[in-house]
Amino acid sequence: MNIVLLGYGKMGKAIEQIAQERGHHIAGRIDISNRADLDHLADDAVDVVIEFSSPEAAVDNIRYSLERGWPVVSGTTGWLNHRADIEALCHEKNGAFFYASNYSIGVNLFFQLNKVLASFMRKYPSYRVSMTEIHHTEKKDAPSGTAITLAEGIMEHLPQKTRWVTDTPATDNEVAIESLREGTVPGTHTVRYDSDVDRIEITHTAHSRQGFALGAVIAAEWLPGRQGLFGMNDLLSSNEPVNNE
Ligand SMILES: NC(=O)C1=CN([C@@H]2O[C@H](COP(=O)(O)OP(=O)(O)OC[C@H]3O[C@@H](n4cnc5c(N)ncnc54)[C@H](O)[C@@H]3O)[C@@H](O)[C@H]2O)C=CC1
Ligand SMILES: O=C(O)C1=N[C@H](C(=O)O)C[C@H](O)C1
Repeated sequence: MNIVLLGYGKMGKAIEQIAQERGHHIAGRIDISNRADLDHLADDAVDVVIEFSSPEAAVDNIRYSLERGWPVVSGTTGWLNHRADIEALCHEKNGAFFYASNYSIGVNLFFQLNKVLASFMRKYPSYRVSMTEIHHTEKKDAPSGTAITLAEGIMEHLPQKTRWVTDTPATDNEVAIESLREGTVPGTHTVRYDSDVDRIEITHTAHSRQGFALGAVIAAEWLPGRQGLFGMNDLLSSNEPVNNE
């Protein structure tokens, strides 16, 4: 496949390595410095765009790609207040748009575990739920997209929780998210339930960016030929075999 990397920072480079190992051709490495080069790529020279840029750049990047008729896999976080506009454009253009706040297979298993745990805890309101996410100091957005997805999973199963907040103490209706920025941490997410006598805690720790990058390349292999809006649940529940080695 011919892949354009839209955003060529830490994730763009990790994705490039895995995509090449899996036999794909990188048709463009686009960063803030050479963004105009996109205009010189022929429409049919691109099978899929993988977009990992910044919260400020993502909407324009995705819009541009959909307008060119290119399927887009995006992992950029911190722009989802514009998600409805992008989804409407995707439908208008009969395009293909794949989004995940986290492409790691392990995190997507963790999302399921988080929902199961929340459904168990529904009967035990004396447990107070909270979350901590830890990332490297270069991360621009807080809380992480993954933490927001976890909070949404909790709210789906604990009806008394109606919103997530970043200030503490949280009220009985809120899920508190604490964001810490430390060194080069690739991404650690902990969900905990505290009572006066004990604590139940689940944690996902990424050891590197490899899991995120592999998941994004798998999504990029899956998307071309499809039309509409997709996420990791569509990919993981698809009947087609997934080569995640
Ligand atoms: N969904 C997932 O699994 C993951 C998502 N992310 C998200 O991906 C995004 C990127 O993360 P990193 O690569 O670590 O950041 P980074 O800061 O290392 O790289 C971002 C790159 O985007 C470029 N960029 C900025 N404006 C641009 C524009 N207008 N057009 C093209 N490129 C532009 C920057 O020059 C930079 O090189 C962040 O939002 C992060 O939260 C990161 C890891 C996993
Ligand atoms: O910025 C990062 O690095 C990461 N961002 C994503 C997020 O905001 O959830 C995914 C991963 O945790 C790494």
